[in-house]
Amino acid sequence: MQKLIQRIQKANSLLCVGLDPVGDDAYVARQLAEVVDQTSPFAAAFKPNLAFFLSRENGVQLLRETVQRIPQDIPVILDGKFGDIANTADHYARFAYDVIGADAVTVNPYMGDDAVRPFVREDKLVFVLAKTSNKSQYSMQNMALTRGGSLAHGVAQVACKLDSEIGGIGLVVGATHPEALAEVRAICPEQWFLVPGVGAQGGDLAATLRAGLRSNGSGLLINTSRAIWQAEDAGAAARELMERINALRPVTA
Ligand SMILES: O=c1ccn([C@@H]2O[C@H](COP(=O)(O)O)[C@@H](O)[C@H]2O)c(=O)[nH]1
Repeated sequence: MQKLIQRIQKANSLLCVGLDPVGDDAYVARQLAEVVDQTSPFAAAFKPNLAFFLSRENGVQLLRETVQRIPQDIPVILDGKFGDIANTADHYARFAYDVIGADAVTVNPYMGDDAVRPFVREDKLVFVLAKTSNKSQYSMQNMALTRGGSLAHGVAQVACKLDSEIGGIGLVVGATHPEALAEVRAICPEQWFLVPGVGAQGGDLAATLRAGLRSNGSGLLINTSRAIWQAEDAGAAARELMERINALRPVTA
């Protein structure tokens, strides 16, 4: 958390650069290095998506090398959407933190808090999927709870409670439904949200920031992956998005 806050202040950025590498091996190795180097000045964090690495031979090695290339002061969120019983989750946590060197992970909380707790370490951050950006999420996440509210609201409540108990918990909330983002922000006023869905998925940046920013102009990490990977100039694309975000948020001291 400290590393994230320091980086956000240093770079004056809420941009999370997603790394979802596609292409042949030679291209991917070259492009990963270029995207990391060119976007680093504008990145509050990087988010490699595990699936895009595991689908390649030597993908774990490529992921390690990519993480090692990222400047030390920029947090790395390994987007693995992990979710299993505690003793298995413990092995996923060791993989993410000790093998790969990630600072944070994404976790699917469907199996309950024992799927989340093994990822909590003093210097790590766990982003729990609460309201995802994909179209069909509503069939699960809009389900009404008997005590009122939706499943997404329930997950947000559990995540905030867990954060107040053990710390280090943030939430994943998509940019594709800002009204739902505002609802989750009302439930979790202080937590960090990782927000995918701006760029290729068409999320409305201004509406997202209005709905999700804390009053101090922070609390969101806005992720974009394909829009940077596919850009002719990744650095320029990252800078442009960072500046658009900053133009839409209150200036902080
Ligand atoms: O709700 C979610 C959770 C995770 N993702 C991931 O974020 C990126 C988005 O990529 P774009 O190219 O910017 O659309 C990708 O890795 C997803 O798996 C998400 O989109 N929504």
